[in-house]
Order: sequence, then C-alpha cells, then structure tokens
Amino acid sequence: MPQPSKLVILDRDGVINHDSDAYVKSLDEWVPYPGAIEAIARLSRAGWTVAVATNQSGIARGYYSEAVLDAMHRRLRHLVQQAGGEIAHIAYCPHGPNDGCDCRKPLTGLLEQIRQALGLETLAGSWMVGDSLRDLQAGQPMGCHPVLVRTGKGHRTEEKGEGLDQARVFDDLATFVDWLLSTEQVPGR
Ligand SMILES: O=P(O)(O)OC[C@@H](O)[C@H]1O[C@@H](OP(=O)(O)O)[C@@H](O)[C@@H](O)[C@@H]1O
Ligand SMILES: [Mg+2]
Ligand SMILES: [Zn+2]
Repeated sequence: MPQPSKLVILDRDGVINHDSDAYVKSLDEWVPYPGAIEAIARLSRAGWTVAVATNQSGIARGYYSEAVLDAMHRRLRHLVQQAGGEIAHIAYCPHGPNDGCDCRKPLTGLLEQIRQALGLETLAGSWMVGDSLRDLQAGQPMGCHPVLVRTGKGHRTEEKGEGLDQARVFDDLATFVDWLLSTEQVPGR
C-alpha cells in the first residue's frame, strides 16, 4: 500500500526527459536525461512509489496526438521496468491554457487524480519534483514538499527566484534521489 511519505511525484518534461520550447512532439523527441530512468528505478527498488504529473497542452494545440503521448509513456514505463522499477501512475492534462480545466498545473487536478489512483487519503508529506514554478505550486496545496531541479526550465525558474522559498533545489533528478535515499537511511531526519 503506497504511503504519501514514500511517494515522489515527478513533472515530466525538463525533469525525466529533455524539454523543448517547441514542445516534445514525437517519440523520437522524447529523450530521457542520463541517469533519470535509473534514478526512478532506484526509488522503486527502495520501496518508494513514483507517479508523474505532466501538462501536455501540445495535444490541445494540435502538435501531437494522445496516441503519440501514450507511446512516449509506454516507452517511459518500459525503460523503468527494464531497470527494475515501476511507475505507479501517469496523470496528464491534454488541455490548453484557455480551456478552463481543473487539471492544468498549477491547478491541483493531476495530483488529485494521482491521490485517487493510489487510494490515498492525502498527498501530504509526499515530494513534488518539477522544473517550473507551476509544478511546485500544484503540489503545495496538497501538502507536497517542493523540489526544483535545474534541468529543463529549472535554471530559468531558479533565476527568477519567486515562490521558491520552501523549495529544495538540486541539479537534476538523480542528485535529488541520491539525497532522498541517503537522508532516508538516517532515522529521524
Ligand atoms: O513540464 P511538463 O508539465 O511535463 O510539460 C511541459 C510541456 O507540456 C510543455 O509545456 C509548455 O507550456 P504551456 O503548456 O504552453 O504553457 C512549454 O513550456 C513547452 O516548452 C513544454 O514542452
Ligand atoms: Mg516541466
Ligand atoms: Zn487539464
């Protein structure tokens, strides 16, 4: 049974895989960062639950289909499984900024979807890892610890500086996982 205290929710573009200002529009353009897949698998192997919460307005904009998005997520799941881990749930928002949905980050709809899919009462105490402020803003009302990574748009986000006073900042996902698993080994930290 997943516990929120051992749950990591990952933004996708700019955290797991390279992002692009022109959107990640095809399976070929979906390229994981070195070490990201292994980092996810290490979390799983250590008994953590991993979920993904991603905005995919490229669908509403007509840049790619949900079938292409599904192929990217099948690839992600397969690579993580090959590394000995698993992804418990992938929640995505296919809507555009003006569609008035409740799931486009910074709104909390994707995280609520993850909470329900995992059968959790609360996400309080889990970790939300993103490269954009909106990722961290989506997690904070749900009680997630905010984590910014400098990959993707993270460096730009850090330079802007706003809204990050509660966030821990790491160079990349693998560095965050190194820290998380090391502090976990020190009881009471
Ligand atoms: O980082 P996550 O949430 O996994 O995915 C972000 C992507 O959906 C795209 O989100 C877009 O933002 P707009 O949706 O156009 O505001 C832009 O930032 C793109 O560069 C980016 O690839
Ligand atoms: Mg991102
Ligand atoms: Zn949405």
